Amino acid sequence: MDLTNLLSDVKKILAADGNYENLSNKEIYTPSIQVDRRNVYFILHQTNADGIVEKSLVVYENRLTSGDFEAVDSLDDVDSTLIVGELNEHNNDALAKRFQWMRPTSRRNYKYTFGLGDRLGNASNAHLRLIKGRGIMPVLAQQSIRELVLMHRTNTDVFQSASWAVFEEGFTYGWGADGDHVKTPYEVDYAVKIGCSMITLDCTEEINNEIVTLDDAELDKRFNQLDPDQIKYFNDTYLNKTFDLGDGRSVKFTKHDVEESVLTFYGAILFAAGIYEKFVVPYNLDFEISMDETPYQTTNPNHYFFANELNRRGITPVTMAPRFYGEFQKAIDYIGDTKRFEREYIIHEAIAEHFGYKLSIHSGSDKLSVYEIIGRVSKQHGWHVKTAGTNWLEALRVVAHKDPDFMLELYKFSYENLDDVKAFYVFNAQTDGTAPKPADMNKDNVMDLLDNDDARQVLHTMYGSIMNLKHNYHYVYRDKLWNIILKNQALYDRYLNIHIAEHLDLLQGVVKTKQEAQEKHEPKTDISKESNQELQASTNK
Ligand SMILES: O=C(O)[C@@H](O)[C@H](O)[C@H](O)C(=O)CO
Repeated sequence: MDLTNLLSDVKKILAADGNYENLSNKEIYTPSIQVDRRNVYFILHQTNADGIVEKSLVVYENRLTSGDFEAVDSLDDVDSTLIVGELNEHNNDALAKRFQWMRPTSRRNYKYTFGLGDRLGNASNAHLRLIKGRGIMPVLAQQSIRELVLMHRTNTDVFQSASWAVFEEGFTYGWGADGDHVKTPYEVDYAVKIGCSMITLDCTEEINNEIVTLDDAELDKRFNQLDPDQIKYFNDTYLNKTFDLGDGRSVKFTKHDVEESVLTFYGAILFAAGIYEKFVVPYNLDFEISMDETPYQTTNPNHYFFANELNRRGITPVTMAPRFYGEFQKAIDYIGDTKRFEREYIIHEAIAEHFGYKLSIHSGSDKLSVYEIIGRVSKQHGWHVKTAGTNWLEALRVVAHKDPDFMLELYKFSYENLDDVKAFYVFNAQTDGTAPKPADMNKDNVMDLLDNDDARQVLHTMYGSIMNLKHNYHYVYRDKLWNIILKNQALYDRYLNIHIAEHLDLLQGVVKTKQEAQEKHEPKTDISKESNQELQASTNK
């Protein structure tokens, strides 16, 4: 790399006074340019012979401090040094000392926040270009322990890819890093120590899911085996009580509600209180509590009971994720009666407002049929919606366009090895037997795999098996898949944009129905044939 020319570019940036449109060196990624007094920082994009963009960090900084950075090459100039370095953890830490917004922050002061799990680690730039200016705080680093285990990734990988994207896009608005679906003190500690600003404490293992299956006689018998003072407290506090939530909304506790709520959730409440004391307070964490992955829905009394018992202990989470009525399954739209969903969601929202936190919508990808309800009902108080790894399916959409035979092979492998994930996920395609048969798929209908619900679920959950299958110590699919994605990053970015724009337009009330969102954003032509320039021009900035 010619550092003399690069030094000349730096001087032009210093003279440009923030207007970088006319820089002659088009390899400078202008959204990344930061100027601080006489110091200049930016990322260089260089496209190699394979059409893959290679990125370098460029720093021009006073020689007294430029030693913070790790250089691949450097050039001394008067009192400063020009450095070219890798986008690595060392240089990320050095930059973050200069730009605090490269480190995650709490969602507390943001009304609308959006979780954007990125399973491959190269989706955040597109997400940020879409979100910039929409008044939404993105939780860019959001990978569950399950995803880390299945994908063989670390929270550090996830955190670093998010932080570099924040710098590269010049996204100074604030972003989050979620230790997602952590279930033990070990997993919480892991998330905290790599710098996560929030944790999603998954209480599934602490919730007693057997209770909801008991008849009233057995439920009553179990409840009356509690300590006398516990029985007295719970009955005096909740039995036949109606709690006013304002605006004509309320929650009433029957005997069944009291006994079911206590026996199902009280252990989880004590567990959450323990994590709060040991980690949330000392590390000033943004606290989310989730119960969305239990097999049974969280009723309004269950939710109120959980929140009230936390409140009694002085605990107010930033968000809470009940398991709502209906099905929020991976990679497909909401399943259930949306009118009943709305009736119960209104009370869940009232409970959240009453206790001072926001609702969190888990497995929030693709639920286009209920986003208008969520956006409308939670508009005044705010929402947190968590997409769930569907960026992975948009990557496979690129694969299906660019190498149909490879996509057919990935689907056949996933279909035939679906048992790999039965310990990790519960979804219809495991049992309903209607997923397309690999033998019925071909180059002409391969794109259907990305639109058929069952095929989507098969592909969505088999990400780890696909990416880590080895034969004779070689990855069978990983390298080939990565090569396709990196060569077609602009197409991947475009599909990510389309996918998330549909979510946000419905949540923000820009459109009212799923059909309107799809009509507005779904391409009318096959965009996979467009040039990178055309794709970048149409990608929402
Ligand atoms: O597959 C996963 O584990 C994640 O997509 C997870 O479901 C997601 O991060 C989430 O919690 C939002 O629903």
